[in-house]
Amino acid sequence: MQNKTLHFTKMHGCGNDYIYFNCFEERVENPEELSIRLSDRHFGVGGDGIVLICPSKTADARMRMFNADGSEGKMCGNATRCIGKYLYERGGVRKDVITLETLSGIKTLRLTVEDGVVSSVQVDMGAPVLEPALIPVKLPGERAVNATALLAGETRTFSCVSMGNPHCVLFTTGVAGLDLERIGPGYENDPLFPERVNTEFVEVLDPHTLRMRVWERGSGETLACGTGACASAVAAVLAGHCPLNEDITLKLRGGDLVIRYTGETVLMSGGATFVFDGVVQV
Ligand SMILES: N[C@@H](CCC[C@H](N)C(=O)O)C(=O)O
Repeated sequence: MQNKTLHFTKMHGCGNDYIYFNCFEERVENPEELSIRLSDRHFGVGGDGIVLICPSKTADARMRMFNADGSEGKMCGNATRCIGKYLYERGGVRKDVITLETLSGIKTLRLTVEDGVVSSVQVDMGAPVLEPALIPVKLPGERAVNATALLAGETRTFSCVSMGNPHCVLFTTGVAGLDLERIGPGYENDPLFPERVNTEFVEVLDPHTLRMRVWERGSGETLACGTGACASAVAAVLAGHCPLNEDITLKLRGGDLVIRYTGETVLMSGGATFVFDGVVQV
């Protein structure tokens, strides 16, 4: 402990909760260690990780996000929407189109504002990356869509998509009953994925509705994952389960997201919520 205090804001997007620091005003040192300590739901603030909202030379702000195990994620869909709300309502960025620099490029956020309150945010998440070497996944070919390989101890069929971070999508039934605490680590740490992986278990309810649960790299099961919802929608379109360029509702444990894969880019729409503000000693 350095005997210094930091102000934070807890926010969530569909129950995917992070501890946000306004780095226009606060200086956060050693975010990896801080994320491990504060994410702890018994001895810390409690959350899926921490997010830093930083100044940017090329956009309205820059995001850095850290998982609960201290690893840095290159992209976080739910955090982008929360940052849009934070910047508009508290950061003095009174624009309904906001740009956000991330480790996977600049994202454009379109805000729906009612009486000064941001009710939803649509994020242009960019094009999905399907080339195995770039995801990265150790599989041959130009794409790993409906690939069959040994994964988590069994031969399985799955699709791999990067939305700036790596995802492995499996279509299955009975998603609500899966024991992710038991099976999740086997996917996350499978040697097919040199940088580990986020894994989505997806049930097709109808051509416009998917139920999804996620085991996140570095944080375990979370109630929602924005990039995971995008990766699942892309995989569903490519597998012929859902139509191209139409809204698909992703039913997550913490709420719904609406995803549209246009064929070029992926649009993600959903809410963002303030939970509480606090001060921590570091
Ligand atoms: N919950 C996030 C993704 C967070 C990062 C991920 N665990 C990774 O390490 O890639 C989202 O909403 O996208």
